[in-house]
Amino acid sequence: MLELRNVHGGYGKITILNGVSFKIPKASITTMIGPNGAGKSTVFKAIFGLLQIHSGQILLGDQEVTGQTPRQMIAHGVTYVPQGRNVVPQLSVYHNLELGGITAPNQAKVRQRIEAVMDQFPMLREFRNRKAIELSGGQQKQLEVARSLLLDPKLVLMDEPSIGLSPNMVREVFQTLIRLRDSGVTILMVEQNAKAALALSDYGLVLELGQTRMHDNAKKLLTDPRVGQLFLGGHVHEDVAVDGR
Ligand SMILES: Nc1ncnc2c1ncn2[C@@H]1O[C@H](COP(=O)(O)OP(=O)(O)OP(=O)(O)O)[C@@H](O)[C@H]1O
Repeated sequence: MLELRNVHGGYGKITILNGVSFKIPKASITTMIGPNGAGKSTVFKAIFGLLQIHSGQILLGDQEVTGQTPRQMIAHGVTYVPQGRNVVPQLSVYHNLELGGITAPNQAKVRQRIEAVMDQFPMLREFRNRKAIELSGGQQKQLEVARSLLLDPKLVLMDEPSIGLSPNMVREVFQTLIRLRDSGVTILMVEQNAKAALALSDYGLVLELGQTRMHDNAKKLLTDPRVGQLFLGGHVHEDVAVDGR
């Protein structure tokens, strides 16, 4: 579904990604972990067309999409849910959902998708006329996730979906991701809540100093002592490039 081949890139003259390579299959959840500043969010920006790629390739299926614009990526079925709160606080839940489909040529279809998405998230139907700011943090995150589904994406890039949420809300957001994966969507996420995220993921990626250092089954990474070492501030010295399911 998504492949990065030795991607190098950065902001202006600053290089942040120094060789990122991985391949993730359709209908899977992959969690990307690594120390602060490793370049995890930058990987998302590279995929979504928000970063200058110096070399390497990004492929969606068989199609090369390196350097395409966010609009083109959306047209390919990719959505990006950035870190933080990204709902429009004074607009209603319904209006926020409509914004997710604003680029679609067929607005009648968008309205149908809103109904379908509200079926998936009954809370949103219940609060459809409330201002987004009146929702709890977890509900706002669910609204964002729901909005990202308006264009029926194939690949969702999700940066820290659980940040600032209570444990119950984290569970709800994670359940949502599992449901999405089970409906055929491919998810790549970054999570500080690494253990819980790896536990629900199919694959895990470790990024360090802008390079992929490990890529393996999520369960294997969870029990790998080097991953523990990394979270304690150590460094991974060996590359592991096993890709299985
Ligand atoms: N717009 C920008 N311009 C210049 N440098 C940037 C920009 N955004 C991020 N960086 C730098 O890129 C590096 C990687 O940042 P990035 O946000 O990708 O890391 P991260 O692994 O997601 O970190 P965290 O876990 O702290 O969110 C950092 O050194 C950061 O300062």
